[in-house]
Amino acid sequence: MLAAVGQLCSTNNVARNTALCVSLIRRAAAARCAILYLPEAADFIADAKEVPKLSEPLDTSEFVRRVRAQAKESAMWVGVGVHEKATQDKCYNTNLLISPDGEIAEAYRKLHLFDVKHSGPSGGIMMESNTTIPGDKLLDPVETPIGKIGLLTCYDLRFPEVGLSLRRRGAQVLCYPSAFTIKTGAPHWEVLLRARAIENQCYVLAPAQIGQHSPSRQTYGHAMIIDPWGGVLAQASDRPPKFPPPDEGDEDAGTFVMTEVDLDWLEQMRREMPLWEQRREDVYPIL
Ligand SMILES: O=C(O)CNC(=O)[C@H](CS)NC(=O)CCC(=O)C(=O)O
Repeated sequence: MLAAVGQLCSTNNVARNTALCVSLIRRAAAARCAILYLPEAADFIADAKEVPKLSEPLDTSEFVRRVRAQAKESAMWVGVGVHEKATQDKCYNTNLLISPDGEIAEAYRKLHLFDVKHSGPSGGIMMESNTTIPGDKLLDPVETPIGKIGLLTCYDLRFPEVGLSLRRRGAQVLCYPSAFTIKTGAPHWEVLLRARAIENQCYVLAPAQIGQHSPSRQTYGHAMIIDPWGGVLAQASDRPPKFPPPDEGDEDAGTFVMTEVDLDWLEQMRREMPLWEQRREDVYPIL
């Protein structure tokens, strides 16, 4: 079974981002992938003040409708991060897993919001909670042809507890659709992804936003797929597309990378190194 992760540079033009995601789904299906995971905020990346007017509830979002329709037409699983309207001025940061019949199998609302204050010359303030309400639950992993997928998002990657909890609930694959900053991505992105794969003995799908989204927003890219032994099996180009994107002919600006998923190998690895049987519940709490 082939799994793919997407990489693109979403802007505040939702129609453009929709066409890009639909094109990526078609191309991944043509490559015979069983699933394509698209990044966090694939519907748009915009300044905080634009977020309320661009966010939509899942059932009226044209972006979600088109992605679901293409998943169905391509008969492929699709994961994608969107802004789900919650109130007049706030949204949830939602990771959708869509089944090949176009239905939303699961919708996970990001638990940990990216509120940070970096000091120093390349510093800056990011306050996701200005626009976003955190979710309040972890979901059971979803059974798919590439294994049971546990849903998380971006900054959740820094909290090993949620990965461990999903592994305990049966996850064989962890997904982290992301939009990492360049400052944190360079030192932390790959290290954290590989650590989560190794400690949980899971495949890790890490779709990513890349490049210049607006004059004030830039992301790190480096979408990748990690195997349960910690190896980087696939990694997307680190060359960001041009900003601003051209008015036309931009549908192929996104990219994806794919790899084979081998669940027999994963289960063998877990038998040979039975971490979950060796935990010391008598000494520390078990997640
Ligand atoms: O909603 C949007 O506009 C897109 N969402 C994001 O960019 C989110 C919230 S601001 N980014 C992260 O969580 C980065 C985490 C990160 O970079 C780290 O953990 O170091």
